[in-house]
Amino acid sequence: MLRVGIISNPFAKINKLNPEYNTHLWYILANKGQLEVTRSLEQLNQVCQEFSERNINLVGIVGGDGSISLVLSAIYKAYGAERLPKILLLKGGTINFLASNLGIKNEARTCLEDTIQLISKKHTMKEAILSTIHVNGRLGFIFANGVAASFLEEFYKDKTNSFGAALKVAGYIADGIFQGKLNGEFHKIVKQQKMKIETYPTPLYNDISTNSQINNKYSMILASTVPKLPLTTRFFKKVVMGDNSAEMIAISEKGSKLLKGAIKALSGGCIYNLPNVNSIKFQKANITCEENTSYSLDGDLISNPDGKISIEMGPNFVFCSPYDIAK
Ligand SMILES: Nc1ncnc2c1ncn2[C@@H]1O[C@H](COP(=O)(O)OP(=O)(O)OP(=O)(O)O)[C@@H](O)[C@H]1O
Repeated sequence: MLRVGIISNPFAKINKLNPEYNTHLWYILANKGQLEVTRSLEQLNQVCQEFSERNINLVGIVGGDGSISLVLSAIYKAYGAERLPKILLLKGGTINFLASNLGIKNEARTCLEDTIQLISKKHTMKEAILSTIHVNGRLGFIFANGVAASFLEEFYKDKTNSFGAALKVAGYIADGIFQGKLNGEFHKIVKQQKMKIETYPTPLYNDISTNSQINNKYSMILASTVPKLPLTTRFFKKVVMGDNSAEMIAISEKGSKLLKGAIKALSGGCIYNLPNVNSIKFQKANITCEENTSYSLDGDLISNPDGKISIEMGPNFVFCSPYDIAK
């Protein structure tokens, strides 16, 4: 039997836009489960502990990608690896790339209504297993540093939505096309830095050209257990969902070549054909950076003063949906 618990992030976009949103969810849920609005990480940990003690086995998360990453980390801490609950995504953030990877289009309210209907009729929900990465102690699905972290630093100065992000990317690209003559933003954001990368079980350096082996300057490292990046179709083409491994894409390309590659990849093309791009499937990685040491996990910008990043495989989670799941 499914015992439903829902955790809502009051700071996620959907709740900020409509302070009554959780009341609507509470009405929809009625006596079919428990809804908790957590206002701090401490409360989030307490609620997950309580859910674990009450054997709640389907946890709904209301929020966006950052909320999902934090809630899954708290669930893992409270439940342990062996008896993790199933997860229901109740979409309510700005970008929602995880929901998009699973093909979930409806926002939280509709999705909860459809879920409750299925549960009431004792119908089964669709399921998909996703592996997580454990980055410096936090669970998530997409890691990015270098140019991506610099871009996010800019984006968070006036965070809007996917459209706002796309406009901003377009602005940087336009400046890049005009070789920095529009506003100089491109070169401020798009630069390389030295990084040391170790991947296990297969070293990244095995399959790259001699030229790249001595070049340990990178524009960006990406790692993911899901195929789609925000604003793209399938970007990580080697990802197999739920296979306990992640794909890393290390990009040493710079300037106009990086720009062309990014435009190609963002419009559905393949980034692997660029000479200074290397990709590998891995289960553990250590990255050391010297300059911009911040990184992004699931769209959250994380400051990391010592520059050391450890990526290990986290647990697999079963995601449920009342809709067909993209695989
Ligand atoms: N379940 C939660 N309970 C309390 N605080 C949370 C929870 N989830 C995230 N937060 C905090 O809420 C703030 C906003 O979260 P975040 O930006 O990650 O939201 P999001 O899910 O990505 O949604 P949006 O895209 O609208 O920002 C952050 O400070 C984060 O630490």
